[in-house]
Amino acid sequence: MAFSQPLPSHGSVQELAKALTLTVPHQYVQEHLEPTFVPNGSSTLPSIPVIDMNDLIMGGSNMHLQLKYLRSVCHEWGIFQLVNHGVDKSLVEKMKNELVEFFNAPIEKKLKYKLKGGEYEGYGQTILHAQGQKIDWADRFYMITNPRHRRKSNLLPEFPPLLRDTLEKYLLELQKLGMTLFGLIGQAVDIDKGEMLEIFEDGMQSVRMTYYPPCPQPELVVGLTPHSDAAGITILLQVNNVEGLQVKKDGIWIPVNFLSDAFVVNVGDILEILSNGVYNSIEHRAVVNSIKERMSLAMFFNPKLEADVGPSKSLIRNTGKPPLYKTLVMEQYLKEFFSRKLNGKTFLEKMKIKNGEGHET
Ligand SMILES: O=C(O)CCC(=O)C(=O)O
Ligand SMILES: [Fe+2]
Repeated sequence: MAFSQPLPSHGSVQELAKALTLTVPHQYVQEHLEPTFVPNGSSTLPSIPVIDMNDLIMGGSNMHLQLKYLRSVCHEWGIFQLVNHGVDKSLVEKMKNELVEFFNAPIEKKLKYKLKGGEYEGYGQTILHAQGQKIDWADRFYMITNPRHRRKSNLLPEFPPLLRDTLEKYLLELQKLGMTLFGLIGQAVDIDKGEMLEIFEDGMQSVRMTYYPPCPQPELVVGLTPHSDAAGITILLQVNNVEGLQVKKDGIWIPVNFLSDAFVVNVGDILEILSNGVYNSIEHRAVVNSIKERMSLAMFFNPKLEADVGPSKSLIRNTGKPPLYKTLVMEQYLKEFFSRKLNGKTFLEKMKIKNGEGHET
């Protein structure tokens, strides 16, 4: 059950930040923030891999090498910047502008979509699952966009027309891109194309739009708690050129510097499970700064709600390896994920088959 939020400012961090001068209220102060990696004379800042969609689509005689690279990136990093993704630049720009306008609108307009107790779709700050839980320095808007009949009638359908129209177009374009990526990602790990299609085509899709206000004490708060996404893949758009995303690689937190015109693609927990652990979901977080707000739009691509979330049947058959993760129906998987507080990769750990446990398939 989510606890109600005894906070001023309509439960909006954006409104709270406007009123603050020096110090952050204790509900937002994190107790155990891990430091960001700082390069020194003998070390440099590692940067996340770049994948060029043109190379993948026109792989030709090089295709096996391109797929091998994709596989190694999804295994070692679980995140990459995708360039030449083919999504119309003017549509992406429009999407960004509409989002900035949405978050800059007066609070009354956004409160139309306010999160209700016990629900996880709508506009608001961190959903609380425990007394004393810390609140992230951000406001979010999360909603399911596909299947269409699962859309909440008071959210996307009630958006201002320009935002709604742009978002609909953007969702369709990203859906195409998502399916192309799933095809390639499946192929690279020996999952039958038909199985990928069956699982993800017209699957459950959702978006999270986030607004991170500037913060007077940015080193005390976190914009988004460390987590891995409960998704197949996530396609992330940084909206206003302000950095803040960090990934945990080999135990250290490194910042992601978005390339202009690139999307950042994450491997989510469901793809880790589906690939039977060949791919690794990436733990990530967002930090904030004292000068400028940051905005992002994440789109999550998942299996159909009635599909099984478990190691791919064709992969198990093709490789002969035993399943390392349990299988759960997508709808149930989501319910369990959202009933918990975000906490690194702990939910994925629960899906692992431990020694002595039977294989649930
Ligand atoms: O704001 C970002 O860059 C990250 C967003 C994210 O990880 C999420 O919404 O799950
Ligand atoms: Fe995320």
